[in-house]
Amino acid sequence: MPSPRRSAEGRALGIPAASSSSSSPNSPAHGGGGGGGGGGRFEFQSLLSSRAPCADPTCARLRASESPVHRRGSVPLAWPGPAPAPPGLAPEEARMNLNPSFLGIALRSLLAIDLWLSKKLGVCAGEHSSWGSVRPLMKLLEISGHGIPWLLGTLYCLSRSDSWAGREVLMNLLFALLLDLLLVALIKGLVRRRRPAHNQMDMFVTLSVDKYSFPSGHATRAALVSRFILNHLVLAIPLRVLAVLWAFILGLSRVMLGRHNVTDVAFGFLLGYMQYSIVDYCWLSPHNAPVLFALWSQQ
Ligand SMILES: CC(C)=CCC/C(C)=C/CC/C(C)=C/CC/C(C)=C/COP(=O)(O)O
Repeated sequence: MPSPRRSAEGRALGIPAASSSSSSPNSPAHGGGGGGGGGGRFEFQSLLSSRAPCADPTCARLRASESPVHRRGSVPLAWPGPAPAPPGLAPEEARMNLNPSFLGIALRSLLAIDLWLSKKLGVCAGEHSSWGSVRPLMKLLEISGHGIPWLLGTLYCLSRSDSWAGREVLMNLLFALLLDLLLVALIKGLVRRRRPAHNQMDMFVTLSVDKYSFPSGHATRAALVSRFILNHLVLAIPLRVLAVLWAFILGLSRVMLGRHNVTDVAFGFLLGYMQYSIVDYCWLSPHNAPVLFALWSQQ
């Protein structure tokens, strides 16, 4: 099977195609040899032939396999090996041409480790899993990081707050929680990574995008909220440690419950941490958002 990535790179670099007259219809250059033995040569040939009309069904099938739709996620794990630099291509260009494949292999290796580790850590994924008895506790932890309690709790505190300083902090927490929901939904909808196969979809109130797992919404919220709390609440050291521990254990529990892979949670922590920086940068106050505060004080 030809590597579509190589095709795209070849196109981007303007790599000349091999002459179609120099290869027989069954040679790898025509794809007739099958497998990955043709390496890069097939790619250059297929690019050239894509401009000519395609009469026979085999050729049409091969061309369909190069379409962007078919191409998605079909890059092979193992690169067939370095092909000689095409004529007219400087060695640096040829190296550029190869490097992304190493990156691809590195990413795929990371993904394989991620899947393996996530499966290993998913010890509470079901009642009959090795740590199945801890599952109810993990689900309690899940609710502690759910969007609804945090949103309702913030709205309630906002309605009860009688100081401007308190209202300002709570208003920004509300903004942070809504921003988090929006960004996580956006990324989940774009990336569309399925939850691990061993997950049971028995979560408390979810949005439609929550069938996807990247990034973990609980992990983003945990990082965002704990950073927010550490920066805006005056707390004794043990409570500060507890806030960080809660975030960490909540993230770990997502993998243990089988809801997420490790990378979903790791990226979630990073995103939540960065979201706090956005909130801090856009900090709402009676000076820069007087209408918002005036509206609230009329309630
Ligand atoms: C109350 C206000 C001001 C607005 C409501 C906004 C809104 C649409 C809230 C929905 C909250 C909700 C259902 C969040 C889903 C949380 C969840 C299950 C995330 C999935 O987490 P993950 O870690 O499994 O990715």
